[in-house]
Amino acid sequence: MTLVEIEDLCAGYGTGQVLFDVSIDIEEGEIVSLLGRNGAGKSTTMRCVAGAEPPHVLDGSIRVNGEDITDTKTYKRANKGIGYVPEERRVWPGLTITENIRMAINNTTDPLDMDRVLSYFPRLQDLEDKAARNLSGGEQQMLAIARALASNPDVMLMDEPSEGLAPYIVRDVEEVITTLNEEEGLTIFLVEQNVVMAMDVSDRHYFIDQGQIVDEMTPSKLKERPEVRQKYLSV
Ligand SMILES: Nc1ncnc2c1ncn2[C@@H]1O[C@H](COP(=O)(O)OP(=O)(O)OP(=O)(O)O)[C@@H](O)[C@H]1O
Repeated sequence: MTLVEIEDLCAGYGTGQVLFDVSIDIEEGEIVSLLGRNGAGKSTTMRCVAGAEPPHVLDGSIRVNGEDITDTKTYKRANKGIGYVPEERRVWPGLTITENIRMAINNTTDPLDMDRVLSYFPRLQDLEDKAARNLSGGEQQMLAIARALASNPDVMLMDEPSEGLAPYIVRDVEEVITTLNEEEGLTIFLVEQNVVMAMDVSDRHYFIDQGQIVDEMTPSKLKERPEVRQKYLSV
């Protein structure tokens, strides 16, 4: 079943258009990444689905679980099966790990319970009572993922989860992504600059350039196509 259907999406900010007829399909259980250079429109695409700081949708539609959510209010999207891990993580700095997760649990109609969420994050279990502001970048990223998981989403949107993290922590993030996909059956839509990481975890990639989807392929195809990496990713 197609879980997320972005169809001919045109969107922008103010008077400027950033996305031009973007179409992306994500099947249930897939990990799909959206790759492209700086400013190509990756985060804008994701924000349209998350409803976060929403860009203006000019045309096209977004369906999740068959339901059109293009105009659904941001605060209602968690109850439509959408979990969002924003680029800046945005954990509540003055709240503890448990309190951050509890906020998500209290704000959704069918959440996961605390123990189940924390079972995927052993490092957070040891730090449960620590304020989020005192966590390392990697721990905050894990907390942002845990908080999104708590709302029991069908699809988790992750905007550059590897950004600013040391390579050994990126490996932990990769492992969490893969485990949640395998054990919770979570569908994942990933925006990444780290192509190696995206190739490690994804089933499929879409490429965006100047607001348009220009290609779509599997990681094994991408391995054989260095010119694609060169053209759209500058690696
Ligand atoms: N809030 C905003 N207001 C106005 N323009 C914006 C805003 N956010 C992004 N843009 C513009 O939209 C275009 C696409 O930006 P977007 O953040 O979607 O790209 P991206 O592919 O995610 O790049 P990056 O990896 O640098 O975040 C850019 O030209 C950017 O300057």
